[in-house]
Amino acid sequence: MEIKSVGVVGAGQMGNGIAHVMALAGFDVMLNDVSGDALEKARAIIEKNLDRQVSREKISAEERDTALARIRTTMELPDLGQTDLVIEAATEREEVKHKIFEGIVPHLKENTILTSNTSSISITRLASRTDRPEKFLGFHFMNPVPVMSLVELIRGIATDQETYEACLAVVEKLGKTAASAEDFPAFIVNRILVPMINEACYTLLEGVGNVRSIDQAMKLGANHPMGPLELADFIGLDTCLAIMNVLHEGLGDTKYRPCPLLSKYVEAGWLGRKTKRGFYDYRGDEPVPTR
Ligand SMILES: CC(=O)CC(=O)SCCNC(=O)CCNC(=O)[C@H](O)C(C)(C)COP(=O)(O)OP(=O)(O)OC[C@H]1O[C@@H](n2cnc3c(N)ncnc32)[C@H](O)[C@@H]1OP(=O)(O)O
Ligand SMILES: NC(=O)C1=CN([C@@H]2O[C@H](COP(=O)(O)OP(=O)(O)OC[C@H]3O[C@@H](n4cnc5c(N)ncnc54)[C@H](OP(=O)(O)O)[C@@H]3O)[C@@H](O)[C@H]2O)C=CC1
Repeated sequence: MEIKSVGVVGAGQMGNGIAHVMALAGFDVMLNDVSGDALEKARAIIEKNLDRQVSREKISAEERDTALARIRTTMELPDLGQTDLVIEAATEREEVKHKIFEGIVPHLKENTILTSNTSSISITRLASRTDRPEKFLGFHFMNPVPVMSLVELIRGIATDQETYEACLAVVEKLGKTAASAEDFPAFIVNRILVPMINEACYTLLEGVGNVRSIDQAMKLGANHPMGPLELADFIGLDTCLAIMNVLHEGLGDTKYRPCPLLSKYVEAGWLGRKTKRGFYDYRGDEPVPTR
């Protein structure tokens, strides 16, 4: 089955990035969110990121305009029903995702493939609550989507080969590389990456280092492009905490217990860059550490 159109649910940082790369690769995109404000913001961010690609001569002005024209936005979930592939990229909360799938299933074409960009939640469990577990896959992009070349593809227990291959062809059309992961909590990248971020939070909590020294140590000492706390702010502290909870509950090992300091930041609504405050305060000209 050839995929020509894509529905994206959730217009946050991942949803706007997914819409961006899909449109640039020639897919017609229908982008959905519960908030009209989020949709407007997403379009502005996509435009800015495409402009940046034009100014760096990665794409032409004509390619930018064509891509923008391919993206339509809607607050009505049923409007995504006629697309060939749906990618759910809403908040990392299982009930939210189940509700979205329940809402969209009655409106889907028979052979539409349903996928989730979840960072950690069981694909098998999400699929089991839809009418098409065999046509359901984990389609996990990395942030920032226009820059990162990996997509994890996660088969649920019932996912069929045709669905996997159709999605693999989409990843190739995007010019990205797919890594196949088994359906266990947080898959490959986040199983390794997010416990490291959680450990950086404990390192901060225990006073082994402060925000700046921890980030600098990992950037200069391990050649990471971003320090772990800077990266946590970039991902979103709510998302990091949600991933740790899925690992802790799903694997039942105390080594995955979320750091209380991470929970405290989330409880404060200090979610990182998206709320302008997390381990750094982004409200001024330069990010300032909050500890
Ligand atoms: C949580 C999950 O489920 C899974 C995840 O995604 S985990 C997170 C995975 N991501 C990472 O680990 C990212 C780590 N950080 C990095 O790789 C780098 O810091 C970075 C690529 C984000 C920025 O790199 P940098 O060298 O500091 O910045 P900069 O030189 O300005 O940008 C590099 C390129 O990225 C682009 N870019 C940077 N941020 C961008 C954004 N938010 N959106 C789009 N493009 C962006 C720039 O335009 C530039 O493009 P060109 O090379 O084409 O000119
Ligand atoms: N951040 C990251 O680095 C990565 C995240 N992911 C995964 O991608 C998904 C999205 O994350 P991210 O973009 O960072 O999160 P954001 O918080 O930036 O965006 C989530 C968006 O989904 C919207 N939303 C919430 N409920 C619904 C709904 N019922 N229908 C439609 N839209 C809804 C939110 O709206 P509102 O704000 O109004 O609630 C918000 O605009 C998560 O599953 C996350 O785990 C995957 C890879 C990397």
